[in-house]
Amino acid sequence: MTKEGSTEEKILFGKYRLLHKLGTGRTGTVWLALHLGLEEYRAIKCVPRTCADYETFRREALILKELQHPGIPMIYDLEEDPEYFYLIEEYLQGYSLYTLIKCQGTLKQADAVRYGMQICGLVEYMHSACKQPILYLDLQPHNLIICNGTVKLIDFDHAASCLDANQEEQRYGTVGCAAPEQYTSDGILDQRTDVYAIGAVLRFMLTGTLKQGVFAPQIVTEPLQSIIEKCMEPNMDRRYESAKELNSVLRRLCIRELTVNNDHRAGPSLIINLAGVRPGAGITHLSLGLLHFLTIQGYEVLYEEHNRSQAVRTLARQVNARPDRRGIYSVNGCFMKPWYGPAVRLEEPLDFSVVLRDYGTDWKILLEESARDHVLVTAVTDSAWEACYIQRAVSALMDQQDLYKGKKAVFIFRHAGQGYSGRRFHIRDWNGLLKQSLLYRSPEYRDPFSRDRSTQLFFRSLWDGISGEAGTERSKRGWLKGWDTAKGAVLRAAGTLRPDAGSSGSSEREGERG
Ligand SMILES: Nc1ncnc2c1ncn2[C@@H]1O[C@H](COP(=O)(O)OP(=O)(O)OP(=O)(O)O)[C@@H](O)[C@H]1O
Repeated sequence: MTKEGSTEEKILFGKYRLLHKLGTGRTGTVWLALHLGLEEYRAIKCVPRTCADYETFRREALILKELQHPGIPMIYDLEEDPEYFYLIEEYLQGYSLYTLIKCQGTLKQADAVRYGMQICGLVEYMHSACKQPILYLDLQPHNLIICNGTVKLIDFDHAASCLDANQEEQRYGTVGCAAPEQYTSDGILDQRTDVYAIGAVLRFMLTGTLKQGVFAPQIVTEPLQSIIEKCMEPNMDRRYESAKELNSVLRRLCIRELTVNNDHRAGPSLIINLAGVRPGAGITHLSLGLLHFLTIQGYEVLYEEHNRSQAVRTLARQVNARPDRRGIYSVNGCFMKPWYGPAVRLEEPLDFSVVLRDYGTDWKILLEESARDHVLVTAVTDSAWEACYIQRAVSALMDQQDLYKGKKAVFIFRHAGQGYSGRRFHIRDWNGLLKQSLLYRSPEYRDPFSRDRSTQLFFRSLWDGISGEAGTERSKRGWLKGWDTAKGAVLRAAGTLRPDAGSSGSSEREGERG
């Protein structure tokens, strides 16, 4: 093993080049290593033989072997030499939740709840993946890694099946996160022990400390405060029964917070109406991408086909999916309702918080039906010669000023910055529209169900804009990035140099407000 601070190159087992130290824990040091043959990164945990016996060390590897989840690192191998044991696992590129909060400050309630739901999902998986629930028992901010906005879990050296955990003589945990029953040798440990720690992590995201104390009401609303207090009840019978139950409670809170309508009708909190400026502009592809993104973020979201493309049935056929009694298909874990036509009467699904309505290119119907709803998204074509389609879409919106007023409109451009140069056309009152719109540039993605980084970043930024979090630093950066490229292209295309189309100066100012 490389000695502390040594810069000497070290190759382990003839195939892993140690690059740098990722971190040091109570038992060992974790290195970033390059697998020389595969040219892939690995995280290698090196535990001195003096700190653990082989069986204890192997237990972490065996638990990781059982757990196969995108939020949990894959285990590749176990090795040993005279001084150390080595655990070779998937490298998770990101920052620990601890570092994130210490460097960037505490999170807004909506972000903390979203991460909280992801953490519940991970813990819920551990509790249900094997015959016996696997208890994690050391959930704390250092053990949660944020990779592109997704939470991942590391360090399974205290994880154990419920049976084994209760038989252990010694108990571990992190002060501030460990439940009271972990401090005694005879207290019963079960799923609720991890629920306690989720409460502590939620508190940490909002306050930046693991110390218990009174929440400032301007930071945390009363319902979330009660949820955290219930997680951290000293008497485990008063806590949530499981991470699953806690997850649903957080989801319900999230829906309530998302509600932008003040009329309390049953049904979704947010309806997003989508239309493309021409057939083939990619609105269905975009809608399915947004559906998938929101689904993996833990939202209860439904895609409704309000056009005759038959896209849902085509997708469903590919995976042999069958509709439920409400006519809804589940494809890749995403819920979709195909177009049934006006004659078919099906039970209204009321359990979705977000509904994405894909109107194809039917602007007339969209504007008629969407009078009460708030977000209009349009996919915009990418070639300069098709600019007339954009004009038509914009005119349709501007003609419906009354309906459109107060709603959020989002325009998404594909390839913006490449296709428009040199062409000019006139869009009536383009600047008026811009005042109420968000503009995004979409990356190219072939598969709407892909999890690749740029696609996920794009949908995160889009969702932040739609759900009203466009003021946060992170989404502002994402939005401006898209805007910078789209802005020039759109304004060039809209012929902003013409006096009757508004000055580029005023449009620039709109852009800067982002
Ligand atoms: N798979 C991984 N990918 C990226 N970084 C990792 C990975 N595993 C561990 N790390 C980094 O190494 C640090 C120490 O790892 P880990 O917590 O597993 O060690 P430990 O000795 O078991 O710690 P503990 O004292 O919490 O038991 C982590 O805080 C993290 O920064």
